[in-house]
Amino acid sequence: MDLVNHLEGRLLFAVPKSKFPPAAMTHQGRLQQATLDLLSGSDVQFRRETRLDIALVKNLPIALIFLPAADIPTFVGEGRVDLGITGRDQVAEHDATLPRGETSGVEEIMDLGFGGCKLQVQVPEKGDITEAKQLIGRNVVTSFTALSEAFFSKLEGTKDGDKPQTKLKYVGGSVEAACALGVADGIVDLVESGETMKAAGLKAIDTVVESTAVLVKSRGSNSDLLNLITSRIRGVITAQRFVLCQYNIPRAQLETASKITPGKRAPTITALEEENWVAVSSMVEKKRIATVMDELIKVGASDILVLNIANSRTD
Ligand SMILES: Nc1ncnc2c1ncn2[C@@H]1O[C@H](COP(=O)(O)OP(=O)(O)OP(=O)(O)O)[C@@H](O)[C@H]1O
Ligand SMILES: O=P(O)(O)OC[C@H]1O[C@H](OP(=O)(O)OP(=O)(O)O)[C@H](O)[C@@H]1O
Ligand SMILES: [Mg+2]
Repeated sequence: MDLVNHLEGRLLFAVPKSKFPPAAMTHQGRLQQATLDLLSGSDVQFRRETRLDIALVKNLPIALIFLPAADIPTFVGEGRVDLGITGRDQVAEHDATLPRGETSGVEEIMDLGFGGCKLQVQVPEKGDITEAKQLIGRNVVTSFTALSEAFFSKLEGTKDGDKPQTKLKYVGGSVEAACALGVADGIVDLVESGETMKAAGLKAIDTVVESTAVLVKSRGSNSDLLNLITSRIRGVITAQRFVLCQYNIPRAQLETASKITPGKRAPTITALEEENWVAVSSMVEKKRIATVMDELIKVGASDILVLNIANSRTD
């Protein structure tokens, strides 16, 4: 089947594609895997034929286009695809390449919470460089040349539009090898756990940007289907971020407890058979739940239950 001829009338959605085959994925393809989980939670059903970068969605007029994360802002920005998922760092890099005054064609719809990392300036651990300033005029290797250029221009105080003295060279991957190979005095590369940096004998001395994965749309793209898919994705992301916290509390303590669990809009309060007691149910951010439970106990709550949310629609 010639898939390209079946794209007509479909919403085009760019999904990050891993350089590695699924069998080789350990921590590789993290953006692709998290995106596929998100699509499955949003009931976007498709089958991707091996080696094909286009997949037609069976139950919605959508086509998924698998593209490298770094290329997605270009396709979205030029309006070739309507929606996309990529790193905020990639969007920032794309925007930094635009001529001054030109508005980006890429519009962020929402933060997706996964793919967290920092783009950092790194130098050999054992060397004498401890500040980014010491790299001025020297060789720096990166996959993010536009963001690095902006970073060093600012550091050097160069006039608007002028190139920095720092010599920036582009490489597409394995950036961390550049110092050991003598190609660079420093690099600008992504750090998450810091393992790659440590293994390469490097240390971070500054941060260019922090990033997480984002859902983006082409400026001007708008349709009921785009809003529907956005709302489904938001529901899944909210469900992943929150848990439902239920507890019983004496009515006299309700006001204090409600401050601890204000919920997304407001907590749900139900009367209990036992006089002067109420049951409260409220959404709480997962990362805060342990502290919230500690505080609830302190103000007299009992029977605290925490439930996972399979899906949600709160907007
Ligand atoms: N180690 C990491 N931890 C978290 N997020 C990362 C990490 N490396 C990259 N990212 C995020 O993923 C985006 C894409 O990175 P990259 O192009 O390396 O794809 P990937 O998801 O790592 O897939 P692969 O390397 O398998 O092709 C980056 O721009 C960044 O936003
Ligand atoms: O701090 P860490 O947890 O070690 O993660 C950082 C590493 O992850 C990314 O590379 P990736 O493994 O995706 O390989 P790639 O450069 O081939 O994309 C990134 O470019 C760093 O090298
Ligand atoms: Mg990678």
